[in-house]
Amino acid sequence: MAQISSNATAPTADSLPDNLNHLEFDDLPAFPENVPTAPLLRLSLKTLLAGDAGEEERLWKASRELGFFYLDLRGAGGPGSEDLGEVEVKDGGVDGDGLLKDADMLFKLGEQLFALPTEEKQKYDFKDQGSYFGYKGLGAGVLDAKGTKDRNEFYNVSKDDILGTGERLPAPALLEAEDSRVCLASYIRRSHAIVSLILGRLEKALGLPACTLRDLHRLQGESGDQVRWVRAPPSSTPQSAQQQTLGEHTDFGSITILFNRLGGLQVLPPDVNGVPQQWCYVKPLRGHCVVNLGDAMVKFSAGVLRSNIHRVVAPPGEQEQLTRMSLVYFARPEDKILLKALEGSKIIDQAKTTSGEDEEDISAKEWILRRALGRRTGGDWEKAGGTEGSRI
Ligand SMILES: O=C(O)CCC(=O)C(=O)O
Ligand SMILES: [Fe+2]
Repeated sequence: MAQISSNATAPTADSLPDNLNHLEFDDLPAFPENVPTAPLLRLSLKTLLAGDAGEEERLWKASRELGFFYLDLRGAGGPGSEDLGEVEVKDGGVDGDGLLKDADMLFKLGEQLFALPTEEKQKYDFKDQGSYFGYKGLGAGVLDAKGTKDRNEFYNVSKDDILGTGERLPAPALLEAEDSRVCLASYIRRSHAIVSLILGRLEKALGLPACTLRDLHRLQGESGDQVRWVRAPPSSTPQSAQQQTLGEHTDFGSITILFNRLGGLQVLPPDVNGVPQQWCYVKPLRGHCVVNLGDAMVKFSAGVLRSNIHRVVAPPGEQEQLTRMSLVYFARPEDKILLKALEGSKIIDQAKTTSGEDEEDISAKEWILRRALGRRTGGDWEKAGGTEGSRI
């Protein structure tokens, strides 16, 4: 593929606003029409998998300008489709419909998990052992520098634990069950395959030697990759309805694959001609995941790629009274990788020269620990910032 130009204009037909009502979740109250929605490009995994140059250009645009996009998973890859992938870039294991099925099963498992008694869930909070895996209770994280408590619960499951390549952490019997581990393993493999596909396309667009990014994110490599369930109960008072449930942040790692059903996720689009924009909802779409880039991609690319600020508020409109749950796969660089601008790309070299910023010597593991634990109650907020700079 020819080098993608940095000022490419992508077609707009598939970006919001668009009539996407056919992609709503029929079993849920409708996402309201009268709230601002974020202009995420809607990319197709099937088209990316086929090596389509136009779709790669849209991926490049989305990854630079907003750092967030929808990915339509339907009909992409799956058993018997290995031949579809571009020869130059191996896309083994991509199965969009399989991933959608895994996500459905994990939504059900998440509901059962959070229904466990609080004392039981609390046993798996490993913060005091210096780990970001396991449970985080309601209000155990902070939203801002003042220490305002969050309004959600998390459960984080380690990739290396599930794939048997790392420490096996204590977990509730529900997650220890063979069926649960098999489903988690499948979800992890399929999410990781999509992450690799995206990294492959981005390394090409950046002009990096083939596999540069993918080799920093090997499935079997020791890393902070995790599956996360996020659950937020409906707000009990009009006052709490105004509060965020998850504070403004950029993601710590490389690529995040997110499944949402109810609204509530918001992104802050970049300033337009120096004019700040308003927070916009990301409308959940059936058959799609939301993909966003994290801080590691900003560091590897010397700021060419974007890790955008986002937050979670109460679901909008008629969805407000429902419990909101989301399912996330966070792909992060392998633990020992230093988060520095990569060598071998003219685009990155040029960005490094222009920015002239000093790079901190920090590994992926240290970065993620500092960021994750710094956002827990009693953590060091100031030191736990990401690549958002003055954007918060
Ligand atoms: O729940 C969501 O929609 C987003 C969650 C999120 O941003 C995160 O866990 O980092
Ligand atoms: Fe996030």
